[in-house]
Amino acid sequence: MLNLNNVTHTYPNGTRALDGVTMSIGKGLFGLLGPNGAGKSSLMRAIATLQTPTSGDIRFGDIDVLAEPERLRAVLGYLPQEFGVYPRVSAYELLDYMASLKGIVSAADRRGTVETLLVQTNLWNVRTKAVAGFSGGMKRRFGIAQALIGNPKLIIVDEPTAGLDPEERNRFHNLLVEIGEQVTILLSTHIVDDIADLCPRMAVLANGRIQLEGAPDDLIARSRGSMWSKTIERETLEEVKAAYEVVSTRLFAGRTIVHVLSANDPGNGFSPVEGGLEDVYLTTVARSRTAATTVAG
Ligand SMILES: Nc1ncnc2c1ncn2[C@@H]1O[C@H](COP(=O)(O)OP(=O)(O)OP(=O)(O)O)[C@@H](O)[C@H]1O
Repeated sequence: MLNLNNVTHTYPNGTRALDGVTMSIGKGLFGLLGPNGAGKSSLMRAIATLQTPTSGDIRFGDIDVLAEPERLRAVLGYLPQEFGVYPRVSAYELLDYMASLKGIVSAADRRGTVETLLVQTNLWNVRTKAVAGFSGGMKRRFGIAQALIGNPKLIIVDEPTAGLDPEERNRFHNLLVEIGEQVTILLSTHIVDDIADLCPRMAVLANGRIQLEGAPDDLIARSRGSMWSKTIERETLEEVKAAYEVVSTRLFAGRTIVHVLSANDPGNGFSPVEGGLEDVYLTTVARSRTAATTVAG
């Protein structure tokens, strides 16, 4: 179990990126969803021991993460957003090198680890090719392979599917689900579908705070009865926005469908709709913005 208690991080320029984050994360895939600048990377870096929060407490099982970072690193796999430049060596050689950095000293053990990971991430057939020449999806899978060296118990994955085509994204998702059966995986993203497809539990982070936490289905159910939909002409969108709390707008066959939030039937041609996770997310983010403005004002 990963436990965060009142984790706060203020950067030297005064930006409060994390503001009293408290949550518990068990085994399986946990999704952390939030808009740009919400504090996701700051939180990931704090848990991965790359940055010490200003205050608060982080524990993983019996490990006090802030006091014993090296114990956490021994059981951590981290896949950052960007790896930077890959050297022009083969996937096999690079993984072998990373395994030796992780402390697997016996060549036979390393061979076993590297070969298993290359097969698991479906990179066996390209193991002699340079990682620098891999496609985006192959690089992401290589990233997971390196994050899995040494059987980590906690895996942190930052924005994993950005830029992947649907087939690669699907392949990557299946890989995460397979791994997630045995370990804790914390997945940070601003792509709602990634969470909806993968994560039995999730939280929404905005303005450095956890705004919402639970199972995606429960969060959707909680919004039941308050979401209304109508198909409108594009030209009337501004009017609708002025009159209602518009959560989302999307185009369908050239017309605009709006979803609005209202505790009572707004009438006027609106019909009740089961909001999806995207609606729940957008509502939460919009409300956190309003709250932040109110506080600031
Ligand atoms: N090194 C830093 N110094 C000062 N401010 C920072 C620093 N890193 C991040 N911030 C600020 O802290 C806030 C949270 O940033 P963070 O990168 O954690 O958000 P994020 O949710 O990961 O965003 P994104 O999805 O864009 O990566 C933002 O306002 C950001 O500008």
